[in-house]
Amino acid sequence: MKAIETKQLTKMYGSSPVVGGISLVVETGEVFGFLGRNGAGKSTFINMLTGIIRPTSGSFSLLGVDGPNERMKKHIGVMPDYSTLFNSMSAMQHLKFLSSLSGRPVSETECKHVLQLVGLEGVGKKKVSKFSFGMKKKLGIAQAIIHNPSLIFLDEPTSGLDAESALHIHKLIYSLKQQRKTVFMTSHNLDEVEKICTTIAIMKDGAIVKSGTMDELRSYYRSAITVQLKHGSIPTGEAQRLYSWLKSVGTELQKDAYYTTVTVGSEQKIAEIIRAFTNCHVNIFRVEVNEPSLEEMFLAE
Ligand SMILES: Nc1ncnc2c1ncn2[C@@H]1O[C@H](COP(=O)(O)OP(=O)(O)OP(=O)(O)O)[C@@H](O)[C@H]1O
Repeated sequence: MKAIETKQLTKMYGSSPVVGGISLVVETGEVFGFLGRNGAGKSTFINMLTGIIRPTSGSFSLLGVDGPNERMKKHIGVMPDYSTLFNSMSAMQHLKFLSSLSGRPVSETECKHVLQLVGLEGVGKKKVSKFSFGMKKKLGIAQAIIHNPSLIFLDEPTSGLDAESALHIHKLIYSLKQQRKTVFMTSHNLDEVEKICTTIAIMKDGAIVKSGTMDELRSYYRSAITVQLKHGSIPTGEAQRLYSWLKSVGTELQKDAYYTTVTVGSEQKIAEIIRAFTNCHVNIFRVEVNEPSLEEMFLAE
């Protein structure tokens, strides 16, 4: 089943589209990373799906049900803006209250379990007003999962968290995936996205400019593999022939006596390059291959 499907989903503020006709499918069980620079339109897109704002045009469905639909609330978890947490309540009271609003009230034991899952064990009785920023963030994640929803929206779940807490949340997201839940998350931390997301979309100026599984994106951008060889001296008679061949198979050739770097369009070329050096009786001491990281793919857009 499709967890999310949007068709030409659009939000206009005045005469300008902040989200300009996005059609997107997120399959069940994915950890979907929704990326984009500040102001790209990510929150606006999520806010339409979670019913916070109304689309100007277009349509969407969540878990196969056309939205917006109040009855879907109990199947969907949304991480709130931390400023909307109830400061006068304890973390436990907050979760119990919110779960009853979602239509799936939970017991104290379940609350304790979820607090432990997000790394807030032992502070259930503490008032939210006494929480640090990071603790509030974790409570927001707890709020999103407390009623055991099938589809969970997490807006920058780890920004502002220390490294250990962020790792804790990564493990939690991984376990949600193991339970076949769908996580739709935004993040500006591309290392994190590369590590935990199965599929990503890059949004720019209200439109999706690239989307696919991490493997699909890697192969799309694999047109820029950089190969660096550390090698012995090249016999004088061979150098010119070797370099002109390298120019014909790759780009951005850089050479000095013992290092040669070239950018190629496919993995097959790496073996061809090594063979060419060997055929010219050049010893190879090291081969370094660099594929573009998600950060480089992101910056290319
Ligand atoms: N209520 C509003 N009225 C007018 N313009 C708005 C409104 N809400 C958002 N915008 C504009 O829409 C654009 C997209 O904003 P949005 O918050 O969706 O971006 P974002 O990708 O989530 O950014 P960030 O990464 O900074 O959170 C921005 O230019 C913003 O100023």
